[in-house]
Amino acid sequence: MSLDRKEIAKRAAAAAAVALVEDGHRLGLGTGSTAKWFVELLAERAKAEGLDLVCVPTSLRTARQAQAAGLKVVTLDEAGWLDLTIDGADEFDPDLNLIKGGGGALLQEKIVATASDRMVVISDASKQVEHLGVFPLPVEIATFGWETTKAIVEETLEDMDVEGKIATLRMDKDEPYITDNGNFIIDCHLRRLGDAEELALALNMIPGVVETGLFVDIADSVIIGYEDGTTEILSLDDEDDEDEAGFD
Ligand SMILES: O=C[C@H](O)[C@H](O)[C@H](O)COP(=O)(O)O
Repeated sequence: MSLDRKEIAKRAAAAAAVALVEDGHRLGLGTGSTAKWFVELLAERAKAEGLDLVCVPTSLRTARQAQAAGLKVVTLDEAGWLDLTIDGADEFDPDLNLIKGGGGALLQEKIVATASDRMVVISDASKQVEHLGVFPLPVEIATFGWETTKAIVEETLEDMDVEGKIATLRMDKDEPYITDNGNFIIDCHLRRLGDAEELALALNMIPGVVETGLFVDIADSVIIGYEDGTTEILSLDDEDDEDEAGFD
């Protein structure tokens, strides 16, 4: 198999995350192209070592992949509480705050990550930023009255210390994109979003807003994969830890 450089980086991060999994773990499985590598490599290891794992997917896509790969899939309510969630991100900052939802799975991702003892993000280096906000912030909203909700989101952004205030309805070809939860997504084009917690709280106060893609104080670590197959772990409580282990 010949991979392009970004896929090598994503795969390296995913492989390092698979090494964190222990027999008996209850795991949250993220969504997206990086999380897809994690599910694939996790299934290989679980099969090879006969690991007893219970997995809670964060989207229909991930559920289908995990089931097809032979992993035991249950709902979050069946699992109750999780040991570890591994997921990708669209951006992460030095405080390990995240923007997520580029793939539309932010609501289930946030619920699952919050119901976990530990959330580890896997990412290539391009997602690392000094200030969140270059990636458009996804906000999941109810379909009922969505134009009104979008207008209130824009008004709220006007009142906040952010740059750029345009919200656009996410489309899937000619139709609005519908999430796994039956909602719409608006993408807020901000450039710089100021205080992440303050913005998340303000947006969550709007009645039609279901959830935002801002993950504040949720991630414990980020594993960055590089294009040479090495990885680096960033944690808030540890010194940075360089890992030279590549993969074949
Ligand atoms: O809704 C999608 C998720 O938040 C993804 O984790 C995020 O978009 C990153 O995806 P990818 O690994 O494909 O860049």
